[in-house]
Amino acid sequence: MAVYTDVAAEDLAEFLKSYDIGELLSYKGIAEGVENSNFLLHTSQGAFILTLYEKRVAEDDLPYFLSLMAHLAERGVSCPQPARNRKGEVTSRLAGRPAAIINFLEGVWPRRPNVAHCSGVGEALAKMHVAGRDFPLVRNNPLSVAGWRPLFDLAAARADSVQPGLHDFIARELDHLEAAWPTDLPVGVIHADLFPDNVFFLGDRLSGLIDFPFACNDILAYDVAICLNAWCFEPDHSFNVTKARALLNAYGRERPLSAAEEAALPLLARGAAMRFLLTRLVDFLNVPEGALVQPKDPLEYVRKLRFQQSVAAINDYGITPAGCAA
Ligand SMILES: Nc1ncnc2c1ncn2[C@@H]1O[C@H](COP(=O)(O)OP(=O)(O)OP(=O)(O)O)[C@@H](O)[C@H]1O
Ligand SMILES: N[C@@H](CCO)C(=O)O
Repeated sequence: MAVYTDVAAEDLAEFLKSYDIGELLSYKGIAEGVENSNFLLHTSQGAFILTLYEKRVAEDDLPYFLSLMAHLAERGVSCPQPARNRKGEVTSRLAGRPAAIINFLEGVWPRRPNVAHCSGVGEALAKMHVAGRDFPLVRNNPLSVAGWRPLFDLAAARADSVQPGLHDFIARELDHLEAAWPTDLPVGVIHADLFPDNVFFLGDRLSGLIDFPFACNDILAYDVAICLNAWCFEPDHSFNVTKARALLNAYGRERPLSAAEEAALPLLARGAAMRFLLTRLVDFLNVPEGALVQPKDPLEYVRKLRFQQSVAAINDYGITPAGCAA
């Protein structure tokens, strides 16, 4: 997260009176992350996270992912739970923004994900997909293939200032993705942003998933592709096949990928790389003045996209196409 919108102590103390979570003892802005404004609160009843939802989150979508967190937790997927205010609502408004309070989840996210972490996230992702099967709400993904060109339009004129040739590189890839994007793969509830900083571990044991504001209904294997990009590259930008194999095998033990999903995975991984390349590029070119935020590097995702363009088949991710079970 980050802090785009600040909150005065008196306003926060007053706001907390509408909840039954104790009196405010202290609070601080969380600099990590890039999407929303987040604060760590300590009250007389414990630790909580206050989120003020910013640009990419529509207020109407808040019930979707706040209900989703409750739905998943009921089915054994560990994730934070929203606090209800005295009116029984999980969302309200603070400092002119939609706001929610969730409980603090123990654990730390892995700064250098290892093979065990990749296995853990593969298993958790599949369990989330299975647990989401009977989730009744629907939210289309605004950042799927139809949303990429509008994002590119926001950055196109200045793309080459970030890297010469970037404009044409993205334009060509977008043409390909729009023409080839699959429409017949299994869909369901996806997290859509399950990066290492959204997965907490205690040692090598996964303790929970956070950060659901991008959750939506989309191609399930696209979520797997997002994770391949986010978890299986090394700091020197090389792709780690051992990590990919661990992630895919662990996923497949809970929810085996079909042959069609496996065949589509390299294309989905190109799309996943494009999605994060574009949001990072737009953010990089438009840092709000005075915001406490460290924009993420768009070029990291150019490199990942180039790698995914070179992938011929799922064998390049370390598994055989017969299915994902080890
Ligand atoms: N429920 C929670 N329990 C403990 N810490 C949390 C919780 N939610 C958020 N945090 C802390 O806040 C940081 C940022 O949160 P989060 O990833 O949800 O923000 P964001 O702005 O939506 O970020 P991004 O989308 O860039 O990952 C986390 O890395 C973690 O340190
Ligand atoms: N996880 C995203 C930021 C939040 O959308 C990224 O690393 O670009």
